[in-house]
Amino acid sequence: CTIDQEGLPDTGLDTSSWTCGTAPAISNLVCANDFQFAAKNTLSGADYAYYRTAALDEITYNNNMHIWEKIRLNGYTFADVSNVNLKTSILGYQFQAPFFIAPAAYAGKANSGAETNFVKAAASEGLLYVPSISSSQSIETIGSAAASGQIMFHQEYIWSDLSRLQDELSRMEAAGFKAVFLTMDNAGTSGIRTRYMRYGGGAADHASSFTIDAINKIRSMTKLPVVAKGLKTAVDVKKAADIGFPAVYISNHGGRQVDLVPTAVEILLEVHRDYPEVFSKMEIYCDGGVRRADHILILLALGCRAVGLGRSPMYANVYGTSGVTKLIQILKLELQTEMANMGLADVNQWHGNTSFINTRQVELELFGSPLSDDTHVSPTVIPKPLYTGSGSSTVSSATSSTSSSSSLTSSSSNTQTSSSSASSTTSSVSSGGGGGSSSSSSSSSTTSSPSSSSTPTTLTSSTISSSTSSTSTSSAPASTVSVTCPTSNNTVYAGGPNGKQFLIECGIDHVGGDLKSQSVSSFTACINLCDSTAGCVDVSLSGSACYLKKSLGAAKAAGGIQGAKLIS
Ligand SMILES: Cc1cc2nc3c(=O)[nH]c(=O)nc-3n(C[C@H](O)[C@H](O)[C@H](O)COP(=O)(O)O)c2cc1C
Repeated sequence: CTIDQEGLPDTGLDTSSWTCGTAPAISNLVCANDFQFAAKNTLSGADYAYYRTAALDEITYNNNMHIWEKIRLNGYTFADVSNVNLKTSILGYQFQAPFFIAPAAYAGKANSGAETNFVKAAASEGLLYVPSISSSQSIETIGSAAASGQIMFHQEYIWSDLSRLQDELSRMEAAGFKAVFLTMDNAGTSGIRTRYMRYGGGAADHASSFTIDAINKIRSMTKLPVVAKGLKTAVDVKKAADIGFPAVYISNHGGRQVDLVPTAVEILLEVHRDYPEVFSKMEIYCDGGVRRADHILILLALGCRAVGLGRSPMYANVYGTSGVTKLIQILKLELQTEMANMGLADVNQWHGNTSFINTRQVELELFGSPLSDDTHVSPTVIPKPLYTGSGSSTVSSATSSTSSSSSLTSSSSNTQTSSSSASSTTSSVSSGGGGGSSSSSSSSSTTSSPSSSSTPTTLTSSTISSSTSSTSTSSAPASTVSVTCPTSNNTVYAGGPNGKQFLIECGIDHVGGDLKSQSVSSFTACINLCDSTAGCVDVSLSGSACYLKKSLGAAKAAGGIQGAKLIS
């Protein structure tokens, strides 16, 4: 075995005592990338190559791994992060974390427990698992391994043989899977994967017609909600929204299908630029190169509801269920730590909250100019869990007890079990700050029905959407919504008496144009005053002095000012 760095960050892992062909002690492994080294050390050259391979020169694979280096996180100091919440909903079902085990074929190459190991690890950690249709085990074997109440979705390909497709979709329903991820990034066959081709490679028999008619026909073949997986341009995301997919999954298949296609970050930025309205029409899942908590947070902030892990669980499966469980626990702990240190402790407030990330370098490379004058993607569009699902249970309550048994997660179980109160507190304090609105739904159903993903009341008041005029009219009462800087920066508030939409601009003063000023008790009260004052289009709050503006002067950076401008 040659354990070189493989282009991964050097984190000081010492492999000098490892024996080639033998799994090193799992205690050596402390981050997701460590599992890749361990898998390379343990698996045959062919099996490792199968998991690791990508299309052609693997440029997309490498971009997936390295795009993070171009992004900066904006952490804020003045925040209460004593309670961290990772729980969120995916397609209306509650899970303990905003990441999931993505479909990946042939788990049996790493471990005889194959996909069943993922089912068990996902159950104990409260995660979503989505097995591949090209699994080592059958749909029925995987389905029957589920814990009581465990929610799983299943992946499917668009086979050219429609009767095979129908048969598999029916079996997924019968085996209890709750949704289908329909992968549509590989017309005809799989990508050309040079690294694995040296060991043989394989053919697939995918359909070659992916027209909207063909896709709609497949959607009509199952009662389950179908999610379009493998979208890799903003245009396709928009099309998927237009034809009514409840969710889409932005993915370049880990770089395995086509080389030189963009990363999820780049595709999301294009969606922000061209079709921001889709974020409020459907859920978006993403993946590619996710190995750390900060990668997950970046994708959530860009509008993903949940983030998939492809290769990492496959590598961890060398150790069976315990390896996959440890990987999940590592990422949960990283998430809790990063979120607390960044000053935003509820994962539901990260959704679509671009005030915590600076993607300007990527925007400049991609578009030639930034998407907005400040460093944030603008306008911020806060995705919400629109899809309420039909299910009634959540992933097992076994979660907290299982996770608390490990030293890695003892803190996690603490924080999670207390998150219910944490989230509700947070939502009342700053529900304008991102999808925080959804925190109330996720926290309120620690162990019960998600179908109520029943969020909408609080969601609406903090959600921008050109398509959601209804949203603001059904806003929560103003008294339940409040905005603060910097948490709410770049989000939209519509909780005033008339439901007018204001873009929060922390640290921005639009000079001149004064209408009147008045002393107020809070930033929210200042915006509400503007909402109810004829002719007011902007506010600047300085201390308790709320300045209402009748015209929008030039934007000037002004520390200490809490600004908000009328956008509709
Ligand atoms: C070994 C392997 C097999 C995969 N098999 C499938 C599959 O059967 N269906 C599918 O939709 N995606 C498949 N994928 C893609 C993953 O679902 C996911 O999009 C990708 O791996 C994410 O990138 P990452 O590996 O960098 O996390 C596979 C990925 C790998 C690594």
